[in-house]
Amino acid sequence: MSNFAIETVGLNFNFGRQAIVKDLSLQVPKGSIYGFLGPNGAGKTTTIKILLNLLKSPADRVFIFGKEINSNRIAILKRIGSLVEQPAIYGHLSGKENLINRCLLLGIKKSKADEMLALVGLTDAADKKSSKYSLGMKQRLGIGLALVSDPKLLLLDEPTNGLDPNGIIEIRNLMIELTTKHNKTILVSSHLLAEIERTATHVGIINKGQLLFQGTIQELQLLNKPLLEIEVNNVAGASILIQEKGYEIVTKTDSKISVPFVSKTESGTINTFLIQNGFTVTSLSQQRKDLENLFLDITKTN
Ligand SMILES: Nc1ncnc2c1ncn2[C@@H]1O[C@H](COP(=O)(O)OP(=O)(O)OP(=O)(O)O)[C@@H](O)[C@H]1O
Repeated sequence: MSNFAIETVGLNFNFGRQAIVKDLSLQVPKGSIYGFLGPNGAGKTTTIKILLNLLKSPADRVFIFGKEINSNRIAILKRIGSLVEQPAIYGHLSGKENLINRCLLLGIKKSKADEMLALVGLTDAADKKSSKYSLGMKQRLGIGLALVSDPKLLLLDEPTNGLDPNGIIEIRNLMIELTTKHNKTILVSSHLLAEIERTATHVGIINKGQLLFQGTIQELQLLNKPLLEIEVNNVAGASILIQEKGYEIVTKTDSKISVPFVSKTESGTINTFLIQNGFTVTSLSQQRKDLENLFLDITKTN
């Protein structure tokens, strides 16, 4: 039995002559929230479409719950729910009617609609026309529709795109609930590192169709250590003192010095010795790297 909900082995995919996915070996553990992270155009949607067999990959390259996709298409697709691009919702129907419609199509009892409404937090809006739903509610209805057939694996392509902060939090909490309480595995794509860091248990980082990093969120955090950014009047002098005190300087600009962030107490110590030595510190803040800087680090490490 495979421990992976998804495994791809050296997957390649071209659109015409353009190589979009290059030697991609994903390993998505069962029960994980796998954050599939990469900038726009990296190949995330293309990969998700291959996983859904909407785009054809060479045989023997994609395994879902241990089974090769091309030779077990129907059985495998029954185990996958997905939200790619816009959810397929009938705006003139209520959320509940949309769900009942899906139940009828799949030959599932209608009471499942109420269960799904409760699961995605739409019970109170069950009878409202779905065209009147907010974007976040539409996304949650889309996820509810994807879950009607009780799939064990959910593929979500940038589900928080365009949502307001509340909508983002609701999707985040829903993903956590689905994996912790309902035994689902979720692959969720995003171009935002901070978003993935909040929910994912595992991460795959893709750029130009290539996997740059794959591991647990803890392994990613080891790579993506926070920095303490110090804004100070005399960067040259302060840098010498900071180094004499045994700190590594990661980056330096005309007005700011960055050192690895250790703790608030440690930040206070640095602040105190700079002031005691006559420097003016105008700000001290903890910073995280963005995706671009993380790419640079990963490339250097490799
Ligand atoms: N049907 C298509 N025909 C030709 N090229 C395509 C097609 N669909 C996507 N591409 C190209 O494939 C590359 C990867 O696109 P893809 O949509 O998979 O990226 P992505 O990581 O999901 O980015 P985004 O977040 O912008 O959707 C892009 O260069 C895109 O222009």
